[in-house]
This record gives sequence, structure tokens and C-alpha cells, in this order.
Amino acid sequence: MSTPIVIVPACTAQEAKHPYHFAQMKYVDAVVRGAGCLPLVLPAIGAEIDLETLLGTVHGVLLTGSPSNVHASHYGEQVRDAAQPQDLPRDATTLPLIRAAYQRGIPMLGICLGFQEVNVALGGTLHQAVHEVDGMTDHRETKGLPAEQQYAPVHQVSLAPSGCMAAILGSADPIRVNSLHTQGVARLAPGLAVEAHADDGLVEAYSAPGASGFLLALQWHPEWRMAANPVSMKLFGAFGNACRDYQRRSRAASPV
Ligand SMILES: N[C@@H](CCC(=O)NCCCC(=O)O)C(=O)O
Repeated sequence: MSTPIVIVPACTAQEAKHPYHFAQMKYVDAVVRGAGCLPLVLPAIGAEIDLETLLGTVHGVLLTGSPSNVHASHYGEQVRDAAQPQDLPRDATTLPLIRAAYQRGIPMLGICLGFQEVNVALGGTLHQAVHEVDGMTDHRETKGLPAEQQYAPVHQVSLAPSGCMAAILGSADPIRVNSLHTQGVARLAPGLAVEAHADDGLVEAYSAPGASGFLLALQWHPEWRMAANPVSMKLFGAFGNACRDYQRRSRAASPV
């Protein structure tokens, strides 16, 4: 059996004189060494993408983190802080991609911004600044610290005892996670189920129990120092297995 192909949608940024499409190495590495799949970095070209052709040839989607934010207009709000970075080409690429992959039952794993994108794409909303919401704590990383400190575990999340994440991990015990986000889930989209929440009640992970394909999304960063984190390796392993299952089933359905 060939290696499943996993789409990794790119971010866009201006570096020196030129604009770039890019994906961080830690996400690409997580697809290769965590999920055992072949990453395909997809440029953020939005409506130029023939989703029918693309999704007929791939077996999974990994939606990465990014400093950018889903434009608030996608969930019916005005942007409250214009200083918060946006990546409109990424929005125009990931939101339709998520909906199309969801319809086809293609496995998806969302991380941080990707967690927020899946919720918005499927009809949910976001807090634009979690730390400004009554009763919520500040989930942002401390600016200026070295990455090892910024991505260190800082709070625990409680797992849904009968959720798919507890099943993947073989335990519903709380886990400690890192936290590098300003925004967060306000209203969960229809069909999504909470898999983990922080002590302040913020949704930190969800799944789609009734979906035809694997869908798990995490507000934290399991890809950071993944190989040294047994929880992360189990989560990426489960995603990779879902992609292999999807590949087998799609091969059987069209054996040409
Ligand atoms: N901008 C959103 C999402 C934050 C996010 O994805 N942070 C990680 C960026 C760097 C990385 O990918 O490791 C928010 O602030 O909520």
C-alpha cells in the first residue's frame, strides 16, 4: 500500500521583497514521523483550487497553527482588533477545503488556528480575545520568551470520559498542554462534540462523532517536540491510521 497523502494548507507572508506561501517544518515533520503519511503543502490560492480533483487524490488534511486569525466576517462579526494578523488567502483556501473534505469523510486534524478554522467552517464562532471574556483566563503565550518556554505545558485539560480522544489515549486522565492562542471557540459548530476543556471551561479539543470520517481538533500544539510526547504520538498515530483506512476504502471503491 502506498503512503497516504495529507494536505497541509500553507500560510502566506511577506518576507523582504517577496510574498511567500509557507508551512512550518514541525507540522510537515508531524505528518511524516507522527502520522506516517506524505505531506503535500497546498498553496493558499483559494478558488483557483479544483477541490474535486484535489480531494479525489488525497487521504487526509492537517490544518496547522499560525499567528494569523480567521477573519471575523466568516462568523458574522466585525474584526475587533485590526492589529491582530489576518491571512485572507489562507481563509479563502482552508474554509472551503474543510467543508469539502468533511462532506467526503476525508480525515482531518486541526491544530490551534486549524482548530478554530474547522469550527468556523462548519458553522461555529470564536472569541476574538479569550482573555477579555468574563471568567476566562489568558491563554496567550508570553511574548519574548524562548520557544522552549513558550511551547512548554502550562495548563491541564480535562478529557470527555467517553470521547474519542480518551479512547485514543487509553485514558480519560487530565493532560497538561501548551497554550499559544488569543482566540478560542465561543460557539461550537453543529455536529461537533467537546473532547477536552480547560479549567476555565474553554473548549480545547473537539471531534465530530456523527461525521463519516475522522475529525479531531486541538487548541494546543501536539506537534511541538512530538517524538518526546507519548500523548502527541498517539494522536498523530490515530490520525495516520484514519488516513490509511480512508486510502484503503477509497481504493476498494474505485479499484482502477
Ligand atoms: N492566531 C490564533 C491561532 C494561534 C496559533 O495558531 N498559534 C500558533 C502560531 C505558531 C505555530 O504554529 O506554532 C490565535 O491567536 O488564537
